[in-house]
Amino acid sequence: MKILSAQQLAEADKSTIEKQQITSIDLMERVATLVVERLHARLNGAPVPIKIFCGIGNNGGDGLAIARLMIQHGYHVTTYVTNCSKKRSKDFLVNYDRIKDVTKDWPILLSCKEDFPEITPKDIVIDAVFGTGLNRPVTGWMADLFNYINSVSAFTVAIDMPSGLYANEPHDKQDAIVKADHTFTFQTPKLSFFLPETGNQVGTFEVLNIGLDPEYLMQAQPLAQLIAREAAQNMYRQRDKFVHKGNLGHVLCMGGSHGMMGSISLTAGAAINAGAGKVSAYIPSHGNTIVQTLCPEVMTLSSKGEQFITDFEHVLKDYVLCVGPGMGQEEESYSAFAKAVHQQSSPMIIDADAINLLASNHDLLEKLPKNSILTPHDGELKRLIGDWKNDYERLEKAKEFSAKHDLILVLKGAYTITVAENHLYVNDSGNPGMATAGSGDVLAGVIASFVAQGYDPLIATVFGVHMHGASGDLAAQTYAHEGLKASIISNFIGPAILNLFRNPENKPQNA
Ligand SMILES: NC(=O)C1=CN([C@@H]2O[C@H](COP(=O)(O)OP(=O)(O)OC[C@H]3O[C@@H](n4cnc5c(N)ncnc54)[C@H](O)[C@@H]3O)[C@@H](O)[C@H]2O)[C@@H](O)CC1
Ligand SMILES: Nc1ncnc2c1ncn2[C@@H]1O[C@H](COP(=O)(O)OP(=O)(O)O)[C@@H](O)[C@H]1O
Ligand SMILES: [K+]
Repeated sequence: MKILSAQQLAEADKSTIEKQQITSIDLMERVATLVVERLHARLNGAPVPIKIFCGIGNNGGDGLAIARLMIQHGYHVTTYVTNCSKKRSKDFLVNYDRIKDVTKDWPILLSCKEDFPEITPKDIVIDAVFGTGLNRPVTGWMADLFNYINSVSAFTVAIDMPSGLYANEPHDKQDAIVKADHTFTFQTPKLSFFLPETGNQVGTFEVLNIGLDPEYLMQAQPLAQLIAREAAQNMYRQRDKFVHKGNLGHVLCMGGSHGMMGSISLTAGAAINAGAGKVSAYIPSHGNTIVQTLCPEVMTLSSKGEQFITDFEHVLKDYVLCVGPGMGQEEESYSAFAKAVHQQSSPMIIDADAINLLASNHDLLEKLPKNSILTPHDGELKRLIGDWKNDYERLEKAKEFSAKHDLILVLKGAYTITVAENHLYVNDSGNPGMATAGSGDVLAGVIASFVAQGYDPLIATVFGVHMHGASGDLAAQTYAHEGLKASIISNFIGPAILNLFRNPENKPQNA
């Protein structure tokens, strides 16, 4: 699914109105009808007090139309209008007038802090103050209103976006933004939903297809692609009937050091679990028994160094190198890594300590085979591309780095983002249970496994990231977030592949 900018969505609205020969007020009614259908399905006529806060633009217009339809369904609705300016939008005014048809209670105008109504935790708050039209930070009593809404633990539903949030622009830390429990967003999700500084304001979200012009949507260059289940299904490659292990690639996992042998064992185990034909581990010699005991399917090759890797001889013929987990940053390990890089001409997967080593040696960066994949967490990323002022600068710097060095970057976290030159792929699987030591080691092994099996490096990465998250989601249904650990995520890769085709999607986004 494409993630479009606020500007593109406004153009899509315009194009829809022209091509479908409808008015903007028809589109607003379509939006409100879809939202009310969803709300009604969940509330089922419950006599809960619903407080709808409307702005004076089209987001407010949506809010007024929702209020009217909810009143018609018999709900207890009180409607408020944040009367911050005289510049009310045309469609706001039409819906301001239409609400008269269903109630004698005219919307209550709010103009200062003293006008705020009491909100209790038993209320449902619907936030329709600002949507994609927000163009400056919210200040004064309006900011107070958002902070007040946030201070009461009433269930809060945002219309299109939590008010105060920009769709695709950075925020200042002190900006007032409504914190929603659930967001109904229209046509495409917004980039800010997926970024660490703002994503928490959105709660769970649903994308409602409001039927915007398909031609416009098709040709629009997205800010990013959201990789959900359907995209992953299309990337999956079924095995040939007469396949043998020799066709399914050989992953060589290089890493491990004294006290960190679990790391490279997890990587190698995950490469096996994700389907590579053969997996070997290049490790310090004292780790031999550990790796072979933990992963009987994995062959080992030992470096001369006992405690850490000290050398790298031309050990195998054709392999996909996955290097870094648990490797440490000893000078000799660095030389061995450099030697391994010089011997490789096909894309490799670089994680953890190997990324740290690269960050301090940019010459080696230039030697990496094109389309190699780096999987940094934010600490490693900072060493690689320098610090950033906000989430958007992080993405811009990552794009620049990827384009300059012909590398694929995986920015790990909630909603891991794969960066390939100017393109961003936002992953929608995974959960907070995956914030556990070693889950990144598993990810590196999964991606390497798909590269070895012949997936194009970018597809192996995007698909690998998705399946890693999907394994965590499936495992969490049995183990909860707290009980998840890296080896369990790894063991759920097979079940997650089965699940990709078996069960309908039932996980709410951002849950
Ligand atoms: N009419 C249509 O065709 C459709 C409109 N839609 C809704 O329209 C929204 C966008 O509507 P608008 O473009 O009118 O924008 P908004 O309703 O988000 O807000 C725009 C108004 O707020 C003012 N404003 C912006 N930042 C402010 C600030 N910080 N403090 C005070 N005032 C501020 C602007 O000057 C303008 O008057 C979408 O998010 C969606 O909810 C959807 O219903 C889709 C269809
Ligand atoms: N809150 C979260 N939601 C979803 N995925 C997460 C979350 N926190 C961490 N993860 C995932 O877990 C993995 C953690 O990797 P990393 O930080 O390298 O761990 P380690 O170094 O211990 O292996 C990444 O794939 C990341 O996307
Ligand atoms: K809103």
